[in-house]
Amino acid sequence: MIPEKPATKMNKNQDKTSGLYKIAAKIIKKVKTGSSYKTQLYQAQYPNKLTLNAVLMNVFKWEKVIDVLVEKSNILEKENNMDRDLVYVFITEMMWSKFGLKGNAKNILAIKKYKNEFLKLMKENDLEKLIGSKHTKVLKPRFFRVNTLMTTIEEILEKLSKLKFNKLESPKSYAEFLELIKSDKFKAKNVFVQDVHIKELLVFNSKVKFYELEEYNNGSLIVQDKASCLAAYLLNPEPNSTVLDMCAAPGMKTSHLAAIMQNKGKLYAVDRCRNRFNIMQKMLERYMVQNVETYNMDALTFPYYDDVKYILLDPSCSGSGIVDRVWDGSSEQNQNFQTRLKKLANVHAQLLNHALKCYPKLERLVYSTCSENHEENEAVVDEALSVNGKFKLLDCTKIVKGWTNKGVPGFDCSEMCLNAVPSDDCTNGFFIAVFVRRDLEEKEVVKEEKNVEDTVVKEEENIVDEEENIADNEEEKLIENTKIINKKNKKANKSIVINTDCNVVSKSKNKKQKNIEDNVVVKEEQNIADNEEEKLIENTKIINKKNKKANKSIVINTDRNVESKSNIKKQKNIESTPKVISKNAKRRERRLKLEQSIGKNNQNTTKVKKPKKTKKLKTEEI
Ligand SMILES: C[S@@+](CC[C@H](N)C(=O)[O-])C[C@H]1O[C@@H](n2cnc3c(N)ncnc32)[C@H](O)[C@@H]1O
Repeated sequence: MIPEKPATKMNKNQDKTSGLYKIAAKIIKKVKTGSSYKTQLYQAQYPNKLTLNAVLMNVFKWEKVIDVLVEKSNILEKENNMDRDLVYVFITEMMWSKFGLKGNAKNILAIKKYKNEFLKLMKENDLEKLIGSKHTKVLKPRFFRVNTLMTTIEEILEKLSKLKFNKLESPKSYAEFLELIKSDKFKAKNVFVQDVHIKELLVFNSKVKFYELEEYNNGSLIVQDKASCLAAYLLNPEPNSTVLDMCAAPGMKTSHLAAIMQNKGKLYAVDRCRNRFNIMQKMLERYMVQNVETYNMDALTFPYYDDVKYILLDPSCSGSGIVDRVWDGSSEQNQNFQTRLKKLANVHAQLLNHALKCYPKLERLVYSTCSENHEENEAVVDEALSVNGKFKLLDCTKIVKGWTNKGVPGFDCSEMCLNAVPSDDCTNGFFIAVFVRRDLEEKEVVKEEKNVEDTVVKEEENIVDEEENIADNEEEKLIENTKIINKKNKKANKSIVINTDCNVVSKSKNKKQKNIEDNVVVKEEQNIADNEEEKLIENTKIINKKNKKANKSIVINTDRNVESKSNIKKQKNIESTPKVISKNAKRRERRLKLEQSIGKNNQNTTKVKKPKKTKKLKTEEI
């Protein structure tokens, strides 16, 4: 082992680097004791969040390998007084970062002495095979949902054809569809295929440069994971019916529901988180959803029961099914994670029971999560069924023809539920159960049959006719957009902060916020890990493109997350109207509270005017 030559002087950069390592180690420690990764990342006193995230992601990726290296080399005992988490960061940087472990501090030099030994251990023990998470090998195509409220499938197909996209022949069955999207044929540039179940869903490989598509930028094509689309697809509300989306923000599934309803009937979209609610309003407007009434309140106190026939319940969950999600540091065996799961499952059960009990005309309810944990899924469904005898489950996999992944075995509901498994279904991990009122059995069977028929007709059509949300994974897009907004806001001297519970929190500029803003806004340094580099380039391209096009700045205020200066007039359309709870509704609300002893509503109850059809907001305004 040849120790590297110590530098004689510490320069500014080295100080900065070791600062980065220390901050990364501090975050790892906090996350291990239950803090949220995202919160820690965005609160960290390190300006370049991308670099910090890349360093941490790398530690997470190699964690299992480092466990072995640390144990076999006995490094912690030999180098006493060295912090374990810092050692993990050092080892990751030294072994796997593009730029190596920088600096000449005593502890850094001590770690550098182990490089050869680690390389040897890696080779001897074939440690590379330990890397990655359960989702490492997942192929994730890009699903674009054609927003049929703004365009038609035919128009989009024609446009794609003009852009030299090559539509592959649609397979006859789901098995063949999966085979196709996993095949080499699907890896070619600019190929896509129409989904075998959801006709408005187009599937591209992950290389597609979606931000170059005008239709993506104007809201006609919406990035939405297939699993997420299945929720609205399975609820399948009729046009002119009354539908309640209980946990609606940021509104991906709401907009899909509106499309299925052809903008006819009534669609209540409720969410208790103010900031997500604000985003949803803008999103729904952008997607030209016109039959929606949005309410910023707790769904447990939503007062309009009478006509609701369909309910979508898609509550905040652990998100364990999301491929590529930011690591929350909670391994599934971890005590904190288990406690969190229990809490989430209780909230889910409360919402589900409320929905099944309190809506007299409810006929069909879809319960969905992007979790892979049975505690939040099958267990909640079993419990709800046991206390709501008027409802039973529909067999999801009969409706989504050819789908093989059902609920995890061991629960009464297992056979009737749908699980989306990333490695099999090429989607995020997702869970869906469809409840129907028992006395509607006959009607539902007819409806189910019609669905199956539709699929068969579509398959036939596909043979003759040659013809893909940000987060659930539209949240991804939201975060991307937030980064863009953050950057733009830097210019406009305003801030927007990402946090865990509500994803996006906006505040007008003050000193503290300015600090956070400086932290969030990302400098384009060269020292970023490969995966982040690509994202950054993508974002930069979008920003450049949009700046060129729009030539305007974004203003954020506390009440209304984002306003484009030149769009202030238009924004008046989204103004909030006064409280809409009537006396009766209030009485009903109080009664309900008493009856069910359900937590209090401390949220604003705001009914929002229906968006005007002609008004469109730009992507960066969301
Ligand atoms: C998984 S997200 C919903 C995603 C949304 N369905 C979509 O497709 O865009 C869960 C949402 O539920 C909201 N939420 C959680 N508990 C709620 C409650 N009791 N009442 C209303 N909203 C709630 C959260 O604020 C969050 O926005």
